[in-house]
Order: sequence, then C-alpha cells, then structure tokens
Amino acid sequence: MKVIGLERHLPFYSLVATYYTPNGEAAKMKLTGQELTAFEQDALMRAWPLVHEAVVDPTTEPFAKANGEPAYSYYGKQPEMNELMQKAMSGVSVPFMRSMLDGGYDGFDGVKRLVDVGGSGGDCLRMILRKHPNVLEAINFDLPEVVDKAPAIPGVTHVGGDMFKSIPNADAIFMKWILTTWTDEEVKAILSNCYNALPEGGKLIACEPMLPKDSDDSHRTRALLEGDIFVMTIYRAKGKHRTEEEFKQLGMAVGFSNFRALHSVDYFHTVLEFQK
Ligand SMILES: C[S@@+](CC[C@H](N)C(=O)[O-])C[C@H]1O[C@@H](n2cnc3c(N)ncnc32)[C@H](O)[C@@H]1O
Repeated sequence: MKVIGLERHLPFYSLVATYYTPNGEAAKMKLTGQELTAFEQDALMRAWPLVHEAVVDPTTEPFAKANGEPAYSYYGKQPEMNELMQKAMSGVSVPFMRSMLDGGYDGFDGVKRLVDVGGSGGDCLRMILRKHPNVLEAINFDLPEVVDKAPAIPGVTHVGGDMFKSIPNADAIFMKWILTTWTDEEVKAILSNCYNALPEGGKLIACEPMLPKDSDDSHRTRALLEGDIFVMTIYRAKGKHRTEEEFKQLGMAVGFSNFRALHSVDYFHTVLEFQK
C-alpha cells in the first residue's frame, strides 16, 4: 500500500491518511486519539505562534523558546509524553514499513545483524524481522529514556545510547525520520558514526522525506514543504528537509562510496542507501 496524502478535517480529531493498494483500491487509515494528541499537545501548541521568529532568525528554536528546552529532552523527562511520542511514531511508521516490506524492497536481503538508529519503541525492527528471518540479531538503538519504555519484542535487543557518540556495529544500519531534524554538521556526525559501525561493503538505509529539486504545486511537494515547517516548529529550526543531492553530498563527505535513492517505495519518504 502507498500513502498518497494526508487530509486534515476540522475538528482536529479526524486526520485521515489515504492509501492505495497495488491494484488501485483506496483504503483509509485514521490517525486519531493518542497519535493526534501527540501532535496537538500543549507544548507544541505553545511553539506554533513563534514559528515566524525562526523564519526571521534561524537561531531561534520555537519549541525550546516556548518550553524552556529542546523537544527530545523535554519529552524524555516526561514519562507520559515519552510514551505518547512512541505511540505517535508507531502510528506513522507501521504503514510506511508495510509499504516498504510488501513492496519488494530488497535492501535487507542477506543482512544478519541490523541496528535501527533512533528506533523508538522498536516497531520497524519487529516488522523487518517478521519479513526477513535472515536477520539474526536486531538492535533497537535510541536514547536511554526511550528504550526504557520500549516493549519487549522477540529477537530485538533494546540498547540505550547517543548516536552522536557511537552506534553499535552491524552489517547494515536502518534509520527512519532521523536526519531531517538535524543540521548538516550534526547529520555528518551521525553519518560518520554509522560509517564507523559498518564493515566494508556494509550499508546504511535511511528513510527520510526528500524535497524535489524544483518546487511545484503538487500535493506531494506541498506536503513535504509543510513537513519542513512542522520540523522547524516541533523539533528545531535548524533541522530541514533536504534534496537528493544534499543527502548524497553529506554521505560522500563522511566517506560513503556509493549512494542511491529509491523514490517509489513510499509517497512521503524516500529510501536512501549509503554504501561503505
Ligand atoms: C522522529 S523520531 C523517529 C522514530 C522512528 N525512527 C520512527 O520513524 O518511527 C526520532 C527518534 O530519534 C531518537 N533520538 C533523538 N536523539 C537521539 C540520540 N542522540 N541518539 C539516539 N536516538 C536519538 C528519538 O528518541 C526518537 O525516537
């Protein structure tokens, strides 16, 4: 199935994702209740009115200014919000992973040890393991306070740490919706730690929203640009959506020798492969 769009209806509690099955039948998924609460909660609502300040001065962080600290540390200190964010992430990731795994993506073939960097509650790994029994060791790597709340998943080891310090070794590294929230220098630090954790020929599979080279008024471009504003508000003004060339250059800068971008896996995310 493919996500073809997000429709927002008032009141807020009826955000609907529309999917098409391979034979063209439309199916809908509703993001309601807990998932939406994460996006509508007070801390975020306080940040939205400050977005214009970040446009005028990119050093301003709306979320940090409104709430006294950046989003990840803010959520990490509040167990309820931490849990809610994991549920929200899961609500977005499960349909994406279904689309990736059922769509014939072959990047996990032959992988024995796989790490998901910033894997939140571990849903992506759970789904990858179900489809790829060749993966014998799966490590869900996230901040300690996040993995503390992650549910036990057969075959998955939760490891707490900081991707800016080091990343566990693996044949392949997976990450979804990670690079977008960081600056170019920070992305290079994350990619460099991935590079160091991989053997020769190993690969990083990163799934990120990607901006088209030229802007247009298509639904997809508008959704991607809207996502850019969302990142600017909820996470950091310094994070940003990037083009294929920008991702490629960041990977090459830390030593990856091969790069490819697969656009047909999902409507919103592109699958980026960086090979060592
Ligand atoms: C936008 S969420 C994406 C979650 C998951 N990959 C998904 O797509 O559902 C970003 C994740 O990165 C994690 N993260 C943030 N800073 C991190 C760090 N320094 N080291 C490891 N993980 C981090 C967050 O806790 C969060 O789970």
